Amino acid sequence: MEPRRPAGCENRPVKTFEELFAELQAKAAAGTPGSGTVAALDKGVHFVGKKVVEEAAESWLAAEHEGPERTAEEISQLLYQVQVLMLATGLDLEDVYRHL
Ligand SMILES: N=c1c2ncn([C@@H]3O[C@H](COP(=O)(O)OP(=O)(O)OP(=O)(O)O)[C@@H](O)[C@H]3O)c2ncn1[C@@H]1O[C@H](COP(=O)(O)O)[C@@H](O)[C@H]1O
Repeated sequence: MEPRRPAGCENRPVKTFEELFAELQAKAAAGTPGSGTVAALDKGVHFVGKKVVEEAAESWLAAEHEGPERTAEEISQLLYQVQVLMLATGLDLEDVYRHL
């Protein structure tokens, strides 16, 4: 099934979880200049872990107070930070999926 495009993103291709992870893996491997992901990975697990907690808290607050669209936006940032944490720890998608 094609992912539904969120309001305001109708003209932009939707990126799936797997596509985002492949993009981040490639940027990490290449050390792509200007990549926020590469910069975050250079700062290490402690820095990335705090970003995960920050985005989790922002997702919770958005869910309670800011409505579904803002919640979706914060959750997208949480999923991104979780993927960066996976890369910082040397995990790939299969390592996580086998626990689901
Ligand atoms: N989905 C995301 C994504 N979500 C959040 N972020 C970054 O995560 C950080 C935290 O977001 P916040 O809104 O909390 O930012 P902030 O608190 O205002 O600013 P900071 O001081 O925390 O940087 C920001 O620097 C965002 O840019 C993301 N950065 C990248 N992506 C995706 O990752 C891909 C690769 O990105 P690069 O590695 O930067 O090329 C991009 O194409 C995007 O699809």
